[in-house]
Amino acid sequence: MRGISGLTGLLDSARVKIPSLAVFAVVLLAFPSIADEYWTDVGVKVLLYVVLGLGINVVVGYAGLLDLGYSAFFAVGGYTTAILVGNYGVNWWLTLPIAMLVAAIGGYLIGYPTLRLRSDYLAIVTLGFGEIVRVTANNLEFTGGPDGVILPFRPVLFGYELAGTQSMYYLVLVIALVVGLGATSLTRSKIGRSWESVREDERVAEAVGVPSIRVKALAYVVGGVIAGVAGAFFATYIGIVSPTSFTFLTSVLILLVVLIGGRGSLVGVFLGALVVQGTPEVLRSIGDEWRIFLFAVVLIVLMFVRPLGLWPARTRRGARLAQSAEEPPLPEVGVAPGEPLLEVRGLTMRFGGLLALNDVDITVGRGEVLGVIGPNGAGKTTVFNCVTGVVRPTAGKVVLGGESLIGRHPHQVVQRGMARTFQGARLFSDMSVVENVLVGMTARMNSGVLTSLLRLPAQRREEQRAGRQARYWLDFVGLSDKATRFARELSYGDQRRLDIARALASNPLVLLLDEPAAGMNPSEKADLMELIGRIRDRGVTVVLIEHDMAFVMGLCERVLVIETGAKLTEGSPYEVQQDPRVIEAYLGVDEDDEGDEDADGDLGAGPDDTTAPTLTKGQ
Ligand SMILES: Nc1ncnc2c1ncn2[C@@H]1O[C@H](COP(=O)(O)OP(=O)(O)OP(=O)(O)O)[C@@H](O)[C@H]1O
Repeated sequence: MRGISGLTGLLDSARVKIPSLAVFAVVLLAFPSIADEYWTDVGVKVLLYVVLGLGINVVVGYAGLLDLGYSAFFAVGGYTTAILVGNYGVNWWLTLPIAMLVAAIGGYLIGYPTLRLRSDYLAIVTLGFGEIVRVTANNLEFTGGPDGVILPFRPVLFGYELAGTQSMYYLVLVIALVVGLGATSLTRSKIGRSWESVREDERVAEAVGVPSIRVKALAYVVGGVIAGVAGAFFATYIGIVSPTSFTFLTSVLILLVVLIGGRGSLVGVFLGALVVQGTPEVLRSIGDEWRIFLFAVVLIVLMFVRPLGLWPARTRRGARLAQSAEEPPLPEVGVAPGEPLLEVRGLTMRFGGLLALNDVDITVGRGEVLGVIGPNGAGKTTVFNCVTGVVRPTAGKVVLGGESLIGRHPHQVVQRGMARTFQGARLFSDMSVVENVLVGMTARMNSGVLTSLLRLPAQRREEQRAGRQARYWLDFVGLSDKATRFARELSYGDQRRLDIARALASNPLVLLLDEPAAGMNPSEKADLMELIGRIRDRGVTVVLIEHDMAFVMGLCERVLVIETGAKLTEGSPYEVQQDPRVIEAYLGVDEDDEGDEDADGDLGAGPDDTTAPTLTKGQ
């Protein structure tokens, strides 16, 4: 099976890719001339499953939303066309956009209320939705009950009725091509990256600027539209739609297209459809008793030997590193250097009975580097979470550049100029380094669905600019040479740098770093200090939580100490280190005893106390 991976890599090179695509195209075009009526009919069904596979690939493959009721959208498209043509005599071509629209609305209706659910609950809800649609169609009069709706005539194109298997084959081939191109355009744009980021880690995606709920709803809508198209063609081809065509088994078969073919891969979708629709036909000669059993065996064997699918998404993904870099200018803000840029007043956060923050005030001047220190569990990360909208504080104000951030979603906070990193880099590990950075730019990109789908010049220009800026940030943190690697392949130090580059990619006014040096060795820490210095020199205001006092001393002009949810003190690093309350807070002893208690004197007693000086050293 290693052969297939080798083949995948080989086919990625243009020298092999173009001729193989040409051969593939010729086979597809010539198929009805080579095959008889029966196999052409199988070809039509394979192509319909390619279309359905492309749709569910968006929902499950890219956005990572497990959908066990996808046949519902297929049914909605089929029934819409059948009812309009069969019951009202509407022109078939007119029914196509209506079927797409109705399926899109279905996608939105199922999607929006359920998008806050975790994937296992989501699977149950979608399964229920699939059954509701089928049972409803089975019981309503205007859907024809169990008998379904008959389409009395076929679509007519240039005076030619598309009734035969051959003409339908070519029609569905064109649709599969158009849907495939559309899906490719979307998945290679900001939208596709957003889907993938949500699949990788929804909370982090939201926190780096991706409007996660909207992005997920969009996946359902796009998936719905594609299934609607497939449904409309299916209804026309078969000439009748009835509930038996849209069972749970249909949803499972469509899902298998992606699971067998490979998640997030277009070639995989084609191969998956070929296996799912083609294998039972190939096995027909052995008789019905064994056919389905053997089909199941084939599927199990395939899943066993190729758990990621026959043709999983390419190993070196999408965006290449741009040739040149472009430095983005710092966003405009009506705050002069040194003046308060971020103001936090009376910040209070209660988690049930726990008072995690109690009336905390913080002022950060523009261009400043502020250190936030405090013992474990003091509430430092909770400050970041409240300020960035990850949690809504119980009380208090957060104002950035004169604008209140309270009640804003994390992605809206990013849009307004505040970015953050996480304790322990939380990257999109199955995306490439450059794609991680590009996701960080989502909040500053304007292209919508239609411009991305049609790849309009404005969208292409924006993508190119984003690519150049991504290169700038990768150069900035020293990761350009690793741009096309998967994020998970990076060393720990590089992952932290990438986390910072992704945050910087939103071009923030304020950057919040949560324990950036944790787990780093001394030389990595020195490099990181130099990097944060350069970030400050660019004019970005930095607030960092850190346990390592040497690190804080070397970087911060001011240090704020939090203890048990309240501000203990603030001042220069030197003042703070001398403060007996700080020493007591950390060590639980008097200042005089401090040397006996902690030989290396790292204030934080954090996970990384390897390099810090004593409390009074280093001034
Ligand atoms: N979502 C939450 N639900 C309940 N309690 C929480 C939540 N987030 C934080 N806490 C609690 O709030 C307190 C402050 O936690 P926080 O993570 O802010 O501390 P910290 O100062 O960042 O600590 P560390 O240095 O260990 O990261 C802790 O007692 C923690 O258990």
